[in-house]
Formats: sequence, structure tokens, C-alpha cells
Amino acid sequence: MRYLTIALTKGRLAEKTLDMLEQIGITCEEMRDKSSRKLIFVNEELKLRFFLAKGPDVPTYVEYGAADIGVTGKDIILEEGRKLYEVMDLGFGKCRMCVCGPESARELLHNNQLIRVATKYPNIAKDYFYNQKHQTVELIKLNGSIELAPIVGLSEVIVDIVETGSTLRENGLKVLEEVCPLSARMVVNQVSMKMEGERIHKLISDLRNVVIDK
Ligand SMILES: Nc1ncnc2c1ncn2[C@@H]1O[C@H](COP(=O)(O)OP(=O)(O)OP(=O)(O)O)[C@@H](O)[C@H]1O
Ligand SMILES: O=P(O)(O)OC[C@H]1O[C@H](OP(=O)(O)OP(=O)(O)O)[C@H](O)[C@@H]1O
Repeated sequence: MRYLTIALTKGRLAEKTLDMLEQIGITCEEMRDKSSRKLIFVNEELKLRFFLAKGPDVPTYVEYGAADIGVTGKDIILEEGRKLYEVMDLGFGKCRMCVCGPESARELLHNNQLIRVATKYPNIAKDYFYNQKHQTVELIKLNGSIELAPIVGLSEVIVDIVETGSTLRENGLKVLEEVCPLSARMVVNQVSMKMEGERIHKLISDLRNVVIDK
């Protein structure tokens, strides 16, 4: 039996992913050790390999087959647009992709004006404004602290993730429009799904029993 390789997302989603795998008997304790610099872990007994990668790299590993399975956020899947199967909503990491800004920017959105939109997610923002709203905007790519953009005058609005809303509140911004709900998803390489279908379907059905909000 060959090893199945699973790519997990570093950061916020990692712990809950490991908890969920543990609930179905797949343990990889070593991965919880934050002081370790080791990148790949093997469970000999289950013939599984795991590694942690940056979110946007997970769909890349899965599309190329370097990982058979991946766990990452819906935001990343939409933004990266890779060829893969999204097989399951894992029910954690819930948040929303939103258009946010000061209250005063609301009318700019309604009047279809040419506005600047700062975001870490240019593909999601482009699809929303161009294909769904039919509004021409200028997109500005940022890499973090997106809420700064409308405060310092870089853009009129942002497209970003909102979870509790505290970052917006503390910076005097509001959700102006909702783009889509987000959560962690399991993705599968298209060839692996055919070649290793039985093992992958077993994993999916085991996970379904422990997923919150099925
Ligand atoms: N409040 C939140 N902010 C950002 N992402 C969230 C939040 N809640 C859940 N998520 C999910 O967690 C993933 C991001 O986790 P991560 O910790 O890697 O954050 P990041 O800030 O995007 O990464 P980085 O620090 O590398 O820029 C997102 O892709 C999203 O699906
Ligand atoms: O609604 P909230 O609960 O406040 O969460 C949303 C915030 O969290 C994320 O930022 P992150 O912490 O990843 O930092 P970053 O801005 O450097 O990406 C996101 O980009 C928002 O800024």
C-alpha cells in the first residue's frame, strides 16, 4: 500500500484539523510541537504522510499530486482557482468574506463608482465586482493589516475576512456587503480520487461522523 499524503494549513486552521483527524483515529502528535522545524511527518501504521504548508500553497501541492489530500480555507480555494475536487466542508474556521469600509463608502458601492479596493484576495474581489456586481474597480493587492487601507486613504473599501468583527470595530469600519461565507474544506487531487478512491472515501465518511454542523 502506498503512502497517502495530506497537506495541512499552518496557522489558525492547524490545531482544529489535527483535533478532527485525531477524533477518527489519525494521530500525528509531532505536528503539534511548535518548536520543531521538521516539515514532514509519517504515520507508518496508517501509511499516511502529513505536512504543514502556507494556506495558498496547499491547493498547489494538491493540484500537482504532491499531496493527495489537503485541508485549507474556502477563501484560499476560491483565490487560487486550482484544479482539484473540493469534497467536504469541515465546519470549522468559519468566517465571511466581506466588502468593508467606513459608513461613508456605502453610497460609492451603490452608485457603481470607480473606487479603489484593497485586498489580499484580488481574484475573489475581481470576481465579485466584475462578474457579480458589474462594477469597474481598481484593485490594490496587500498582504496583511488590510483594514489600514481605507483609514490612511489607500482605498475606499477593502475585501477581507471578517470573523468576530472586532478588527473592523476597533478601526471604525463596517461590513458594507457580504461576498460569501467561508470555512475549512477538504480538497483532493483528481487522479488520487480515482486511484485511491476507496481509502479517500473511507476517510471522508469517517470525517462526516465527527464534523460539526454537517
Ligand atoms: N479571523 C480570521 N482571519 C483570517 N482567517 C481566518 C479567520 N478565521 C478563520 N480563518 C481561516 O483561516 C485561514 C487563515 O489562517 P492563517 O492563520 O494562515 O492566517 P493568515 O493571516 O491568512 O496567514 P498569514 O499569517 O500567513 O498571512 C484563512 O484562510 C481562513 O480560511
Ligand atoms: O473579525 P475578526 O475576528 O477581527 O478577524 C478578522 C481579521 O483577522 C484577519 O487578519 P489576521 O489576524 O490574519 O492578520 P493580517 O491582517 O496580518 O492578515 C483578517 O484579515 C481580519 O483583519
